[in-house]
Amino acid sequence: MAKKTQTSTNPADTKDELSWRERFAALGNLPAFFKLVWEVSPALFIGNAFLRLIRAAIPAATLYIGKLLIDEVVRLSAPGGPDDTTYLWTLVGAEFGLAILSTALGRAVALMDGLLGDLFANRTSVRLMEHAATLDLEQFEDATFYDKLERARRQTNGRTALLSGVFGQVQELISVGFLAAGLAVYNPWLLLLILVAVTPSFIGDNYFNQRSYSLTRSWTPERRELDYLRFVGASDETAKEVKIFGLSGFLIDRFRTLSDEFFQKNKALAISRAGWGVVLTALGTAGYYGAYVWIVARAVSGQISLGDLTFLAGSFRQVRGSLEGILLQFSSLTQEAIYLQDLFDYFAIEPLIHSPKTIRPFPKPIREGFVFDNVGFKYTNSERWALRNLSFTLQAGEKLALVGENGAGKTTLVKLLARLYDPIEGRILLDGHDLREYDLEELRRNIGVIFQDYTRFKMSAGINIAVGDIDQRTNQPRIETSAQRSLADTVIAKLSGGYDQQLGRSFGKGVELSGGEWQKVALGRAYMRDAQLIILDEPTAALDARAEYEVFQRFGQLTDGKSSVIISHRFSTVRMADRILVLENGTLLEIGSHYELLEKDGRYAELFGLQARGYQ
Ligand SMILES: Nc1ncnc2c1ncn2[C@@H]1O[C@H](COP(=O)(O)OP(=O)(O)OP(=O)(O)O)[C@@H](O)[C@H]1O
Repeated sequence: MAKKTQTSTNPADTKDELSWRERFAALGNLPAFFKLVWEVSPALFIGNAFLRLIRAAIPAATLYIGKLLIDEVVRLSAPGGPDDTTYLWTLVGAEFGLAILSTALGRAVALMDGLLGDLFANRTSVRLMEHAATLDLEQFEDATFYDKLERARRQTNGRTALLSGVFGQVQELISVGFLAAGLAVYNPWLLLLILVAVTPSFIGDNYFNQRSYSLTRSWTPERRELDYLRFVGASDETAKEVKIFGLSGFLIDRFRTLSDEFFQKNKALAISRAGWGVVLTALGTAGYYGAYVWIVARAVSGQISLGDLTFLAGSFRQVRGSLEGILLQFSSLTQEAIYLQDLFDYFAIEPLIHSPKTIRPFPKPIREGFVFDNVGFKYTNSERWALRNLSFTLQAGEKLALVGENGAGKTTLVKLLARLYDPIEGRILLDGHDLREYDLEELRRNIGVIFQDYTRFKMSAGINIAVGDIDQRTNQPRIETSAQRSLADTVIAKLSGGYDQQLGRSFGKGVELSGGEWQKVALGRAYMRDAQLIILDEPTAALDARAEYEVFQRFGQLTDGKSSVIISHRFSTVRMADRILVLENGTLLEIGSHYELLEKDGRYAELFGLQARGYQ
């Protein structure tokens, strides 16, 4: 099996400090982002852009009308000036109209941003789930994958801010363009002065944004741990043990320590940011007042009108504010764009286990069975071989039991059969052909596995059985027959809501089942699908003696003609199998029928003897 290739194109994965070049490069993610947003709703996208464009012209227009208004007031109020005030009131009306328009456009834009943001969050969550469904189990077991997933998840909700941020940025730029054009008409040097005035705070903000990005990013694993601690500290799944073992103090302490540490680091950064902010903004303000003095002096000397004075002072103030905003936004924008990389990185993760391009028809029925040919496997995060040099045949129609001490590799073997992983060494053949030649979904459809750590879905009892073949979830007779076979029918008969009864206490009127009751329900899943190979991984560990006996009586009859693999530590169960495979440290120690292995007097006989003595 090839090594996992969770390569990251995100520069921040390898270092915490990013250069300007990398920040600009991150802006390259924006087109792909806008494409995603466009796909969510072209109408909202266009509407939003259009309204923002109109809104961008309003500040300059308002200031200019203000200038005309003041000049007109001066003209009318001059001794011997004209009496006709029509033009004056027209200007007042125009300014009022612009004010109303600006507010209305602001609301409309905010509404569109909100709608677009919500839609985007929903669609992206769906895509995240769809993509997760394609990935390998191994990828889910990797902590760096989880960090990536976590960051990608955060992207789905936080992106509304990015959306309005970028749109707002463009709007502001156009606004500034109008205002700057006005200023340039009077004196182009004013523009230069503005740039000088805003530069210090831009550099400062950029620096601190960078630091805060690095901090947030380097704390992703801890933030995940905080979420986990919050969950463990307050969830129905853990409440029992948290209480019995008195864990809440321990959990809260751990949470407090971690969150305090993060708070302290964040606080130090925030304080230094605020302090520098005051100094750098003061520099900018000094620049502003320098220009103000110049404008006022020109007005006093009569070189510009009173209207010009207000227009210039207003434009200057606005351009400075807007530019500051744009530059500030720019650095957070590059930061957001870098975060976006996480989303794209996540979507770029490819599963390694998939169907081949040309698919071999799945044998129906299986004739020769499964052959393990010198199979070896180790988990990515482990140095140890979980299985090594494993060769045996699971014949068609055979009932095979897997026996071995904890960690011997039994579950791993089953996972390889279902192609949750692929072998690193050797191969597994089905009717003479590598498992990798068959369609993955079809293979899994033909194999029914109930794992020891099966999932207790917080859904109805019926669905908890139907997950064995979810397409059949409305096939009530099938669900009920499966329930009868796994003895779940007696459990469900006691539930007031029957098959519709919500299980687990997370939602509504959910009821909790006992461990054995849950196991009977989960076992029902194995009978839902018409699988050719049924695998039960310690299926009866929680069942009482009578239930276990009955389950295996039925299992024997119902899997007649089918292949089955049973993993169990109970030899009363194991001995019913046609053959027993004894694993030790990932290698095959013995294989044979119960009597053959007893006769051999090896490890199986020893373990069997140990358990039998316990009952004497
Ligand atoms: N996801 C995993 N990542 C890394 N190592 C794993 C993983 N799952 C199992 N292992 C390791 O692989 C070895 C075999 O595990 P496996 O679950 O197959 O044992 P088992 O025989 O089914 O044990 P048990 O009887 O306790 O269920 C063990 O050493 C275990 O620690």
